[in-house]
Amino acid sequence: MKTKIGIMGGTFDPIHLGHLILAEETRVHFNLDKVVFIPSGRPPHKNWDDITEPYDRYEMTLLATNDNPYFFVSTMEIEREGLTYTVDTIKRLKKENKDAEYYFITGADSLVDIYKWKNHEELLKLCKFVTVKRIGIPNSELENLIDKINKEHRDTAYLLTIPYIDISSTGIRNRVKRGKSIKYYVPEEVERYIKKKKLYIE
Ligand SMILES: Nc1ncnc2c1ncn2[C@@H]1O[C@H](COP(=O)(O)OP(=O)(O)OP(=O)(O)O)[C@@H](O)[C@H]1O
Ligand SMILES: O=C(O)c1ccc[n+]([C@@H]2O[C@H](COP(=O)([O-])O)[C@@H](O)[C@H]2O)c1
Repeated sequence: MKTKIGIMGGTFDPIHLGHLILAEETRVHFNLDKVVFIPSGRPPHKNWDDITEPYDRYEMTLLATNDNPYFFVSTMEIEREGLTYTVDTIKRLKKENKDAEYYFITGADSLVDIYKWKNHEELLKLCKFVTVKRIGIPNSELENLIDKINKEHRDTAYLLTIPYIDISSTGIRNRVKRGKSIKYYVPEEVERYIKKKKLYIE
């Protein structure tokens, strides 16, 4: 049987319970052998100046995933020169492990832009996409998109139903800025790290 590997890509600024629940639910549902969290280096679609240092995002991701034996964290993208594209990441992973099957895990807000991603046609052939609903993306838009992808690339996109978690990194950064508690939004170790490094205060 092929090894099945989940890839949880994200800015993780900071990582929060929404990411962790999404990754764990996907692992269990698809019986994945492991999930690799890949903090993005220089994402093409975000303003780099507004994003926390890669090392801090990586450290928080490590702290958050430490207690799950199926979760791993890769520095692959934060070590890469230039802009970081998912297609390059998946191609490299496939080179390292030719026989594995890759499941890229995303929220609907990421998947809706998939046709703007670098070499998306090639990417959609290289791995499967698992997505969940997120606020702001109408169900019909998401379902149509998944149908379209699956018409073009058979059995590539899956819509997973999980409890809806209205937590975002933006919301957490804003809460810290306003002096509000982020207890239970992020793992305790991540909360401590944010306090220690005085992140998101401005
Ligand atoms: N609460 C959530 N439920 C489901 N998916 C989520 C949730 N939060 C983030 N994701 C998904 O996880 C991936 C990585 O997200 P990212 O690191 O950008 O976090 P974010 O909370 O969306 O950040 P930001 O608010 O800064 O845009 C994306 O595919 C995103 O859609
Ligand atoms: O490869 C691309 O062109 C591309 C464009 C937008 C987003 N991505 C990836 O999608 C993942 C989620 O992005 P984000 O902004 O929600 O953190 C993350 O791994 C990004 O590198 C990738």
